[in-house]
Amino acid sequence: MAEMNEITLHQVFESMNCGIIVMDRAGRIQWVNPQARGILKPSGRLCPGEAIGTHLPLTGRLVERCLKTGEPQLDKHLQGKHVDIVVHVTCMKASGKITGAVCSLDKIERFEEAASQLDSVKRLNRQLTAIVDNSSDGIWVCDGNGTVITVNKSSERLNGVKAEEVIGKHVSIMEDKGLVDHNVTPEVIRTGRKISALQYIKRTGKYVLMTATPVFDENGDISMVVSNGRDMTRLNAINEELEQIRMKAQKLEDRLAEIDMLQLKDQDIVAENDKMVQILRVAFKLAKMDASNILILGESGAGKGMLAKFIHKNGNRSKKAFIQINCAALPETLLEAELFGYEGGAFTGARQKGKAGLLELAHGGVLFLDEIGDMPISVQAKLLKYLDDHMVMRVGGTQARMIDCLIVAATNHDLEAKAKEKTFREDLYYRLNSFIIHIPPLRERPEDILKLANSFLKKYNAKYNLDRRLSYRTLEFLRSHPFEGNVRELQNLIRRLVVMGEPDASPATARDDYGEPLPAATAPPPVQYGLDPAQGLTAQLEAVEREILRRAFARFPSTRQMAAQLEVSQPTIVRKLKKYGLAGKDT
Ligand SMILES: Nc1ncnc2c1ncn2[C@@H]1O[C@H](COP(=O)(O)OP(=O)(O)OP(=O)(O)O)[C@@H](O)[C@H]1O
Repeated sequence: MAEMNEITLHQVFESMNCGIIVMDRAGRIQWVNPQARGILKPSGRLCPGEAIGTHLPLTGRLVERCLKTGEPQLDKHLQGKHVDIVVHVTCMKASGKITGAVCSLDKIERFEEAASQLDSVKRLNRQLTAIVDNSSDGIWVCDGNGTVITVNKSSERLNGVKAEEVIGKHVSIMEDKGLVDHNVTPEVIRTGRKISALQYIKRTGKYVLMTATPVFDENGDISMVVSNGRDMTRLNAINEELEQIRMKAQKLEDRLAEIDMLQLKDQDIVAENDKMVQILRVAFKLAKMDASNILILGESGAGKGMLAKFIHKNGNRSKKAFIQINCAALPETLLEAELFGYEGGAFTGARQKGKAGLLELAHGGVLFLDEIGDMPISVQAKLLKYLDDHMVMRVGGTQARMIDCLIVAATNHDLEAKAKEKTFREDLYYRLNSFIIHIPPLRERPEDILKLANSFLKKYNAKYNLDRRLSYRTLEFLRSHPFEGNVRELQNLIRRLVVMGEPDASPATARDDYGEPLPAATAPPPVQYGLDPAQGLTAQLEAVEREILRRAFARFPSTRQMAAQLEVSQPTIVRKLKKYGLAGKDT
């Protein structure tokens, strides 16, 4: 205290950072500190000694007002010719009376500098507030003790709280109020680690993924915990929407497949049976995928070759070759030479120039290996090598060539059983069975029989330039008897019926074309004229006429032939067929 008493007012004023001028009751300068002299120097005023007892025009009016009213004049900007300052003028009082004034002043630049710093801080603050407030994620900021400092708008929405409810309170208030099932901030403060957890917000029923991150100060202490909350409810909804879109896309894909299938109807393949339709669908997809090593299984004549052609036709190799070889038809060495080709002089009887193998010829296209179950083991080994590296070396050759062809194989053997009993290479079997298609025999798909019969009828009528129809008897036979043969037998039967005409080519005489002879065709059922004595003559006559027409309709392939048989004109036949609902035949 004693030391303090020794400090004079002089010393205080002279050490101050701003200019100080003391005036008496009349506003005359009594004392000036060096800083005030420095600030006002450019104006040429306040030279040491000169100024005392004079008025300072620049501050004159402010000093006058202050002395008159006793009101302090603060933060006044005064601009002279040579100086630009900010001034505060306050009164000195003694016993309640104004005794003089003190004027503190500073250069405007110092204020401007501070103000501009303040401006940029304010701008930064505004930007940060805008970022935090406009973030779609919820943001909570707590201090190092867990006291809530900031809560943004999204967080208010997510948590169903108002910022003022929680700011200044400890973050545990959320748990205490039962608003959230658990809070990670205290744990972050305890462990100093970033923590993420799924939170259930009871008030809003939302699931929020919270990530709380510690912010450390220069001493390594946690100064803040910034928690980011993402609304998973929305993400879940988006996921569900995505799932629905996926399902829609799947439906569209299925629809496209349906359209593709409709296009298939234009192709020569018959598939009424559900399994067969499914098989075509799969084959179609495989073709579009350019899938190789497809194995088609099925009894002889079930349609394996036809399916292989279908795959070729519907794939992107359709413009390239489709080459077929029956592996059971050639002896071992010949088959090898056929498949892989040979160089000139490779063996006795070999062509001078050598020959390209079927694999080479099928480059870019499809090679169909029919009856692969009968392929000799040595050739199987070579085929396996090709499937592994796609390189083909001609017999007797020294240079392998890269060949790209899609392999489709078929067999009526149980290849798996053959692999087990070592009559077929197991490794080749596994290489070939990437995609297996099993075609059921025709007897297991009776829905296809009549459709196939009609399709073959059309084909052979066109081929032999005939106009045959299947008789009622044949149709009835095919409809009502199990057909033991496969598609090839049915095809042969229809060809025979078309070529030979009926009745000689009836199914009953077609036994050569079947594995087993066909049972005798059933006789057409006795005519039921539907005579009803209770009806009038016209109705009864019409019943008889309808039955005659129905039989003729089943028997003759064209209305012209019906007309000739029944000895009426063709238009009459057409008209009557329409009348009795039998229309549909050519006119
Ligand atoms: N679904 C079908 N639609 C139309 N024609 C078919 C159908 N299935 C088979 N065919 C025809 O039947 C005949 C026999 O079929 P394919 O030669 O494909 O049988 P496969 O199973 O390969 O016989 P194999 O084992 O004796 O070689 C062919 O003329 C084929 O075009």
